Amino acid sequence: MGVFDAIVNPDVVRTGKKVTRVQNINGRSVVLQGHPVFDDNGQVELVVTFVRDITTFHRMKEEIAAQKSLIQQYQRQVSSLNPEEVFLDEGMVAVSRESLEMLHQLDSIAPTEASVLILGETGVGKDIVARRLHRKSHRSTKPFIKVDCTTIPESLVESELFGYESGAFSGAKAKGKRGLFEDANGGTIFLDEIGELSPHLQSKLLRVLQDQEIMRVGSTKAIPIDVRILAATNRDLEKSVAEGTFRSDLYYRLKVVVLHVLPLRERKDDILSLVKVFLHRFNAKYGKQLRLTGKAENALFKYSWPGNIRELENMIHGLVLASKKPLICCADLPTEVGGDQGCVAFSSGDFLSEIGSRPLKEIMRRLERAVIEEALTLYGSVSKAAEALQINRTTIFRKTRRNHDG
Ligand SMILES: Nc1ncnc2c1ncn2[C@@H]1O[C@H](COP(=O)(O)OP(=O)(O)OP(=O)(O)O)[C@@H](O)[C@H]1O
Repeated sequence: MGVFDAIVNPDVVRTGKKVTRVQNINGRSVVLQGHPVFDDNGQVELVVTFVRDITTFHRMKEEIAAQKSLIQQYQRQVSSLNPEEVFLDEGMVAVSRESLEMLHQLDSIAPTEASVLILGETGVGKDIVARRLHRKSHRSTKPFIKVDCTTIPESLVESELFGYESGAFSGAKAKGKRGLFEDANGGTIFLDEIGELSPHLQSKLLRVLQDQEIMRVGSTKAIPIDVRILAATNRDLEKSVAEGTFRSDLYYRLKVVVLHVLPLRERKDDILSLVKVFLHRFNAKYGKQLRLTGKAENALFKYSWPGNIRELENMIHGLVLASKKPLICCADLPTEVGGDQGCVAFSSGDFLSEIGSRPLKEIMRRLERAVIEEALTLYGSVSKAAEALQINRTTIFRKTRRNHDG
């Protein structure tokens, strides 16, 4: 078979314990395991060494891991080609089971008159959901008015929402002005960032909801209005109610129906379809034909997208604008998305073209991390990977920036 350069006997004699070593001989992996045999005085008298050829076992393990990752990749590709894929009129993508469930709920409440409170982190698509609620309602031919409660200055919100009479305040138009509620009459008003509304406006809004009428600033005449209210926030309104910054009566009026729009990291099966849609959109806009490598797609799939769909859309926009070549690979992605995700193909020969031009030190850091990640996958635990790579567990945690309990 060849020459053994890893010997276990001296260590077995010295420690009196079983010693295991892995060694490569002529391209084959061999495990040497030395067992002590003791004499009557408890001294090591003999060492029995077992030699096991684990090459085939290793190869099979590697092959299974490669096949597994290929299958996952294909599954993702197939699901993004699924004929059930929904490209809705609003340009809304809903492919994952979670999104389809939300869509089902959305479409069933849209034709009702219920107020809807849309909850979700920033950039998840609350605006797009509100527009669909309106479009699928009986009010779809009437106006849809969006009010961003954070962009109108506090002093103007009231007159913007409810309008004003002539001479209501200095700077007011002589003829007075209709407010947004009047503009939306017969249709839908969408109050975005409702959690930011001042206590004064919260009570005014509550009155509108209860009485179905508004009063312009500077007037005592009530104007009946018929609007459906949709509201959205990325705040925890329940907490705001508990803290006393949001009126509980208004909260309960608004949350007749609550729609939770999940963050992208909780509906990952939407990611690649969204990527496809955005690539198509920006390619068309800039007359380009950019594509992503499979590994780059993998990195996008793995990333947690704290800024949700807006972050993904802006990133693809930036890539299409900046890229001078038709194929986008991991190296082109922002570091937080692709760079630190072990997005390195060190075994497939295209490592350098994948990682692009970078300082050797950084390349080595990424390579090292990728090797450790691969070992973790291959051996299934930090301890086993540490043993195989002959480094200690702390080094693994440090180099992969994992938690000690992870
Ligand atoms: N399901 C989706 N399919 C395709 N594009 C989407 C989808 N959801 C959101 N987007 C796009 O993502 C971007 C952000 O969406 P949107 O403005 O609706 O988020 P939001 O939750 O209202 O954000 P914010 O909390 O900051 O107001 C928009 O450009 C929107 O078109």
